[in-house]
Amino acid sequence: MFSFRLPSLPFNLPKARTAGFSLGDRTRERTIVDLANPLGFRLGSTSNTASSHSLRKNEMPLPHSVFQPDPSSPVLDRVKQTPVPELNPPTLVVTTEIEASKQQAAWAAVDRHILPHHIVIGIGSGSTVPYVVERIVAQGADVNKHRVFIPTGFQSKELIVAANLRLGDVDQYPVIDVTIDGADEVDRDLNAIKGGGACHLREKVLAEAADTFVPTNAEGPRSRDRLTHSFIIVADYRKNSEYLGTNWKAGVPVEVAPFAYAKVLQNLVLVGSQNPKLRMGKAKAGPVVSDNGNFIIDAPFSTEDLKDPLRILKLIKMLTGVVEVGLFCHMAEAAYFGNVDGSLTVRWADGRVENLAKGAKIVVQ
Ligand SMILES: O=C[C@H](O)[C@H](O)[C@H](O)COP(=O)(O)O
Repeated sequence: MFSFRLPSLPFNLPKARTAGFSLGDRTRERTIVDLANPLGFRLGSTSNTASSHSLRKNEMPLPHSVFQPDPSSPVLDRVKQTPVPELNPPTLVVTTEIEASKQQAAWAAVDRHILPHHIVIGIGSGSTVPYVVERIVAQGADVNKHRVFIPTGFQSKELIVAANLRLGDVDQYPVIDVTIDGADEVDRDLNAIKGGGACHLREKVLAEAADTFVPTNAEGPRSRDRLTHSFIIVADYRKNSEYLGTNWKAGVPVEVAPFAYAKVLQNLVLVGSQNPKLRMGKAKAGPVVSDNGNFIIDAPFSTEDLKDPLRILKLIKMLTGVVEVGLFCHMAEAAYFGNVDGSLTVRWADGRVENLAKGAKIVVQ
């Protein structure tokens, strides 16, 4: 077990309706805005500048509009003068060998793949990812203040915010330098099953967005430098399999439009799934609902079928009502697996397998 404590907010929040964060440096301030109170915030529209006016009580903002602080507002001055203490970075206590192996994998992947010239970083989901964030924070505020971090879901968003890193979204940054993410199982060709935590739609978008330039000289990226795909998987040794479906028996996670789930269940059987099931909530009556408002089906396939995961991916993806499939085929550049003895196994997309002894120096490739 490890403990990860979110720092408590230094505010008495009941009256606050929304909080605006100015993120990204050590002098950041938090602005608390009570929308029930006319604070002199103006409604700004990106498409219609004529719509700028004071926001009155109960007045709804126009679609596609953004709030812009009125610099002349005395209230804004007052809240700006309230300094906000730094949030503490996550403190992780590793108490089991499995957690230690996750930490090893995450730290090595960060050391190798998140380099000073990388600015836009994708942060995945799952139990190994807190160690990724932990290691990124350890790179220091100086390098991180220039970066923006893109989450794959609620969990990673919380991690980014708690670590005092700048949050962005993939619609702002559709090209990401490096994405590091967990996995449920990875095969010898680096195909992965993902979505055990129902995050695979966003995870796949971030994996696909992850392209980076490899500098050919010490000065940093130039246009002639090599563009490489930089989606990196981190996990413990239990996820490292010859074929998918060896250890992960829950099936392929499939995100579906809620109204279509019953039809998709039927059609999954037609394409070879054995007893697909709608994923039900724990401590919740009803199905799991993803961060995108969709349902999740877990669709088991035989190990034989999963020897060709791309074929299964294509079959499932063609079913009407399917939003995304938790099979990531030929997307990862490398997968880092922490082993129980403290060593690391690194599998690369080109077929190389590296075995690094416990304590071995991690060298940037
Ligand atoms: O939807 C969740 C993600 O795909 C996770 O990366 C995956 O389930 C692995 O999670 P964990 O490390 O908690 O086993």
